[in-house]
Amino acid sequence: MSELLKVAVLGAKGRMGTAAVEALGAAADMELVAALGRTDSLDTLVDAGAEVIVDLTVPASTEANVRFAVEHGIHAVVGTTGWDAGRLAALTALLAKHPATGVLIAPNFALGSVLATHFAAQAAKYFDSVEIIELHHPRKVDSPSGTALRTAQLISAARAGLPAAPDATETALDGARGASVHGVPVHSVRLAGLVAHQEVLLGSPGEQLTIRHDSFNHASFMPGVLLGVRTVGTRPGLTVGLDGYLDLEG
Ligand SMILES: NC(=O)C1=CN([C@@H]2O[C@H](COP(=O)(O)OP(=O)(O)OC[C@H]3O[C@@H](n4cnc5c(N)ncnc54)[C@H](OP(=O)(O)O)[C@@H]3O)[C@@H](O)[C@H]2O)C=CC1
Ligand SMILES: O=C(O)C1=N[C@H](C(=O)O)C[C@H](O)C1
Repeated sequence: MSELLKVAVLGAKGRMGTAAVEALGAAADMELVAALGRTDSLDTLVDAGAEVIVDLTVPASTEANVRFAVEHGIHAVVGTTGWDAGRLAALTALLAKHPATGVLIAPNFALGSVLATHFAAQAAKYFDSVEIIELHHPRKVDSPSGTALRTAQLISAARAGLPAAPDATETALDGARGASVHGVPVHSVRLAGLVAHQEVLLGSPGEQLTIRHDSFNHASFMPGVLLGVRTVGTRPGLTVGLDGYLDLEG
């Protein structure tokens, strides 16, 4: 029998962590060797012989967690939000000193969401206007969502060199036009009963394309978590977006 992949979950008692502990524990090719909460020492990861961590914590702790993993030669699959350009640059520099170690920063593990973002970026250059509406449960601490930030970034790159979207607004209440993320308006809704949802609205005279994805529960994220854990050790360096592990052009 081949060796099981030793995996640890950080943020194990959270909404995502609870689902990940269950999914990883049920995977026949993996062994869950540690499930850490806020007060547990990261040294547990080394003691348990973890080969891959799955970070599902909070923006305030994820950078230190990943740094610890990389410095100990442990691969990291990261779902936690908060990875801005500065953090990614620092992580890239750290990984250059640990060239055998892989890190996946995945703004969204749901395969449908990854595809929706990819399709939106493909479509964006064919429309005059693009705006993003992301809708989440009201316990979410960050806004806009990591998925919306990533989607806006990819849309903006795809529209480089094109005219700005038409917008005659002269006066607006703060927030009425959303947040401008790389020039793309992003509107955040927090509503009881929701889980994780996003719409990208693309408009041109006489037509509209809406690309919408819905996660109805946390099971939606688990196939992506498992794919990340199985792949990260074969992809040294930094990968941003689960699309980096998919064959989307084929
Ligand atoms: N990439 C993706 O597909 C998805 C990403 N997310 C993101 O994942 C993150 C977690 O989301 P969610 O599960 O909903 O949040 P929760 O608040 O439910 O869970 C976060 C957990 O992390 C724990 N925690 C805080 N600090 C640490 C630490 N230093 N070490 C270990 N654990 C810690 C918290 O413990 P305590 O309760 O004691 O504070 C809590 O149990 C968010 O950034 C969210 O945006 C969410 C869903 C999907
Ligand atoms: O906090 C959440 O719930 C989610 N967070 C991620 C994000 O900010 O994009 C992924 C998903 O939207 C759920």
